[in-house]
Amino acid sequence: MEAFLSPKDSAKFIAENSQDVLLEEEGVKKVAEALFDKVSAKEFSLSGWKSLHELNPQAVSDDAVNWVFLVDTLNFSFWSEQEDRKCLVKYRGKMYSGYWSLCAAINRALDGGIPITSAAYYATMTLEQVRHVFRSDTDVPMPLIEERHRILNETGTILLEKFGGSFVTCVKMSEKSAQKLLRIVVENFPSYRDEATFKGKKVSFYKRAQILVADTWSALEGKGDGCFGDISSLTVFADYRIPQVLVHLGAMRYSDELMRKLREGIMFQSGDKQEVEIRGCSIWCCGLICDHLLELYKKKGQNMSERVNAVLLDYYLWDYARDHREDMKEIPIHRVRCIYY
Ligand SMILES: Nc1nc2c(c(CN[C@H]3C=C[C@H](O)[C@@H]3O)cn2[C@@H]2O[C@H](COP(=O)(O)O)[C@@H](O)[C@H]2O)c(=O)[nH]1
Repeated sequence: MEAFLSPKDSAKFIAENSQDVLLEEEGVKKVAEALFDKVSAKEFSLSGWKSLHELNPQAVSDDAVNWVFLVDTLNFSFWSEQEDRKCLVKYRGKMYSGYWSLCAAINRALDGGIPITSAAYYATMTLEQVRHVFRSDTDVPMPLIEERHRILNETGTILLEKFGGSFVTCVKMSEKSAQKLLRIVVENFPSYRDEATFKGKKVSFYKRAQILVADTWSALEGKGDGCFGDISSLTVFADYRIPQVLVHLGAMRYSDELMRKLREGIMFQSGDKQEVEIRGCSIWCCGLICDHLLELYKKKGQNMSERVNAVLLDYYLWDYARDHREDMKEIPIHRVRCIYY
C-alpha cells in the first residue's frame, strides 16, 4: 500500500497545486521581519509553554506527560456556531473557552478526585461520565462529546494493552526522536491518523500527533526523554486558528470564491479540496516564515536554529491569534466538525 507523504512533503505538494489558497511572498518576508525581535521574548520560547499558561502542568513528571496525552487526544473542534453562545468552563474562579475549556475541565476533574488522566479510568468511562467531566458552565455543551467518549475508550484501551497504561512508555520507545514518537502515535492510535487525498496523492497533516510530540517536549522542558534532537523536523499544527492569523498578517490569501464561502459560514468536510489547501498552505507558509527568519539571523552572523523552529513559531502565532481575536474578526475560520483539529 502506497505510504502517505510526510506533513512537510504534503504541504509542499499542496502549496504548489493550490488554487484557492495563495502564499504571499512579500507578506511572508514582512511577518518574518516583524518576528525578528520577538524570537528572544518568552512568548517565543520553550519555557513560555508553562510560564504563560497556568492550566498547563508545571512539573516535569510522568503525570504531566499523561496529562498532555489526554489533552491532545481530545484537542479538536472547539469552535461554536455563534460567537456569543459557546461552551465555557469555570475553573478556580476564571472562565475558559475553546481549547482552554478542555484543559480547565480536566483540571477541574483532577481537583475533584476523578483520575481522568489514568488510562485505566478513561478506557471504560461511560458517556454519562464523559458528559459530566466535560460539562459546560453555559447551556452550550462541548462539541462532539460522543466522539470524545468513543476516542477516550479506544485510546485508553490501546494504551493499557500495548504500553502499560502510560504514554511515558511511548516516549521512552522513541529514543529521543520526535519523528519516531510521531510514528508510534500514528501507527498505534487510529484517532490521530489525520490524512487525506489531494490530486491523487495521499497526504498527511498529523496535527494532533505533531502537537502531542511538541507538548511532550514542552512538558519535559526539552530535557531527559524529551530531549528530541529532531524537534525542528516537525511542522506547525494545521488547526483552524493558524490559517486565520496567516491571512490576517498578509502571509496567505484566499480566492474571492473561498472567502465568500468562509464568510457565509459554510461547513466543509474533512478532506475537501479547499480545506486541504487551507491546511497544506498554512504549513508551507509557516515553513517559509521560519526559513526567512533564520536567513535574517544568518545575515547577522547568528545561528538561531535552536531558537527558531515550527513548534515555537506555531505556539507564538496561536497565542497571538488568541490575544487578537477582535482584530481578526474580519477573517473567518474554516468550519469543519472533525476529530483531527
Ligand atoms: N496550531 C495550534 N493549534 C492549537 C494549539 C492549541 C493549544 N496549544 C497551546 C497550549 C499550550 C501551548 O502553549 C499552546 O499555546 C490548540 N490548538 C487548536 O486550536 C483550535 C482551538 O482554538 P480556540 O477555539 O481558539 O481555542 C483547535 O483546532 C485546537 O486543536 C496550538 O498551540 N497550536
